[in-house]
Amino acid sequence: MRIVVNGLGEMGASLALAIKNGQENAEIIGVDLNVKTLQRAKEIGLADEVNTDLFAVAPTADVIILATPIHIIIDSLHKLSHADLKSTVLITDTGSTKKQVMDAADELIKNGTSFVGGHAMAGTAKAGIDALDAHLYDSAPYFLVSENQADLDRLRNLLSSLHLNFVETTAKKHDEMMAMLSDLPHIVAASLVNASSLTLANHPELPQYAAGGFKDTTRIGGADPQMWTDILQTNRDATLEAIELYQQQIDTLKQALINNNSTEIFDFFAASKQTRMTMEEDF
Ligand SMILES: NC(=O)C1=CN([C@@H]2O[C@H](COP(=O)(O)OP(=O)(O)OC[C@H]3O[C@@H](n4cnc5c(N)ncnc54)[C@H](O)[C@@H]3O)[C@@H](O)[C@H]2O)C=CC1
Ligand SMILES: O=C(O)C(=O)Cc1ccc(O)cc1
Repeated sequence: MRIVVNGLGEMGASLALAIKNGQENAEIIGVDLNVKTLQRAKEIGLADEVNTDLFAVAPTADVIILATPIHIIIDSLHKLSHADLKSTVLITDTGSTKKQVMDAADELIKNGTSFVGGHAMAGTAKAGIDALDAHLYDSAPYFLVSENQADLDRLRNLLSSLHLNFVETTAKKHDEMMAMLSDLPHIVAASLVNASSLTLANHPELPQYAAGGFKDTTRIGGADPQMWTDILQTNRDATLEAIELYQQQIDTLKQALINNNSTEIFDFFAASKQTRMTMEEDF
């Protein structure tokens, strides 16, 4: 089975390796713009073949996995709808947002090509092939978006050795949940880091004294700026709603503090404590 993976960064390379380890007949054709990445993929035996041009290898593919930044996934989907592909090819992606990706796949799907949107809730703040981890996807929630049950089953089957926790959903539901679960936390972490810069300038020793609170809350403040620009711009409406909800919380606490109202300050944290405790059962 010829599996073309476009984008051998953290998500694409890790997925390719996990599939290769789990499927004897998987032949990985690695595609990336970065020639050094392709050299590395050959060196470590991840890719059986490499190419810098997706459209040179797409016609021979049984499976195509699009694992580049989202705006490139969208562009590739438009171009693939005019490419000469095997009629049985299965195309999927790893993009963090799904509505714009599914819209871009519309023409391809209408032409009869199998496309299933995919997204794993796995990953780190690292990027590139050096962040490769064969176990990155182990037991992760994995969203699948398609209206075609046979296509969904084909992707589940391809990824069966990864022991993923599959969740079939719609692009809209997915993106609404991601705005709160992934986009807003990255905005909050980056805001906290940015807000600390003046204090950091006045007290350069500040980070030495950080306890868990600052470290835990800012961990994802080191995420890839280009990737997060891409994610937020392809999930604008839901992310703006999430920011609005967050701003309301900040305003509530700010007003309670201006009023020096102990009950309101207490209630703010008590509500959070209660909700966080119920969430912990599902973490
Ligand atoms: N890093 C994370 O935590 C997660 C990322 N994702 C999604 O997965 C996708 C990939 O993310 P990462 O692997 O983290 O990014 P990455 O930056 O580690 O890898 C992206 C790779 O795509 C290559 N690339 C860029 N433009 C290209 C083009 N035009 N043609 C071919 N290759 C190209 C880059 O050279 C790089 O090797 C993104 O769409 C992201 O939203 C999904 C879940 C988690
Ligand atoms: O490191 C974390 O906590 C993350 O949130 C990683 C992550 C980043 C992007 C995704 O689309 C999914 C997961």
